[in-house]
Amino acid sequence: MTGGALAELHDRARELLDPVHYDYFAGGAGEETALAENERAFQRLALLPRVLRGQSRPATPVQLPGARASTPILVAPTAFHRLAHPDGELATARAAAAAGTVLVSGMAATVAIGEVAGAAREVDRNAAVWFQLYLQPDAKITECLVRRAEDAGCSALVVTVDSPVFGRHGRDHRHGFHDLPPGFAAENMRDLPGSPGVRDIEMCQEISWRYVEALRRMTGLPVLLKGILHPEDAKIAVDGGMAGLVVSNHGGRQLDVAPAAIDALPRVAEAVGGRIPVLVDGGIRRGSDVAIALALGATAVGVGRPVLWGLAAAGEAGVRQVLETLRDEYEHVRTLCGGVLAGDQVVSRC
Ligand SMILES: Cc1cc2nc3c(=O)[nH]c(=O)nc-3n(C[C@H](O)[C@H](O)[C@H](O)COP(=O)(O)O)c2cc1C
Ligand SMILES: CCCCC(=O)C(=O)O
Repeated sequence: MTGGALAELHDRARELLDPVHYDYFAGGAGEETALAENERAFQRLALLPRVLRGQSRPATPVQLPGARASTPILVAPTAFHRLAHPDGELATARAAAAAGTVLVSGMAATVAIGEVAGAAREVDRNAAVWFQLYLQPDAKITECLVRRAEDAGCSALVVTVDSPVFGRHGRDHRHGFHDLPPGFAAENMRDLPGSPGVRDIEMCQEISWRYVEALRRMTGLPVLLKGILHPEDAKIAVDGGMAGLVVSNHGGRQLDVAPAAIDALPRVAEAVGGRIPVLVDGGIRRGSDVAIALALGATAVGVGRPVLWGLAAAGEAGVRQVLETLRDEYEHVRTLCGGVLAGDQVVSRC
């Protein structure tokens, strides 16, 4: 993480975390080009403020599938929060609910989705939690996970589609970090049909639009696709009835030669043409990044690693600090821009 008001939290997290776990959270695929580009791309962009508009518009809630968020800054799904803090996803859920935003809870969470959503609702009974899903080759397993998310009261499913195989993470490879340490498990994968104990999450190259269609028939929940970069895929998704998209290169953890997410956003937003919400994640580190993303057509953004740093540094309070800092900075930038954020305000610095 570079610069910004959250840098201290990152440094604190780095001091506290087991270096192997720090590298799992911080690292990316291949030469970590996409990882670095996600942040660098924001540095190449600037915003032209509009002036003399005489408006002091308070931030309005953001309407999303199955959720009304008080801020356009969501918690992106990341795995294994208990490696960052003993309270794990429970702390993240409480902080997201307190911030009035959506937690996208990972299928690879170290706390089961029912407990995660319950923790969010203890803070705010209307808190929205979405469930991130890797479609499994065995439809019975996918269906069971969907029912768990429905029973937990999740209001949308976010299907990650950028992972036909696991990304190759050099840092994990060098550390020999391939499994969770004893005492930790991907709790959503426990006691699934035909698998006593905890089943592995499978990435599968055969997953296709047919599987997405089958999922839509399986559930009444809105389905968003995460990991869209190509505008043609965005069009197929809209035509296929998806409720939203997340433009993302998985935080630089999958295809290393992928562009920065923010650079892919404008073409996807154009292809979608406002028909469904388009979210973006990757490299959001300051409020101005949020503002640029919204100006380029995003409805909202997701934040991955900064949330993990907040969690590792100070548990629930640390995650709250991350979300509140980003929100405060974003609202300040938006005000300085005259209360509007549109594509014609975004210019290149070089
Ligand atoms: C440690 C870690 C674990 C992640 N786990 C998942 C996951 O289980 N499912 C998923 O869809 N995305 C996962 N992601 C990707 C995030 O949802 C998101 O796309 C990315 O972190 C955004 O970039 P940022 O970290 O720069 O904010 C993970 C990212 C990190 C850093
Ligand atoms: C099965 C765990 C997947 C976690 C993930 O998506 C990541 O580390 O990027």
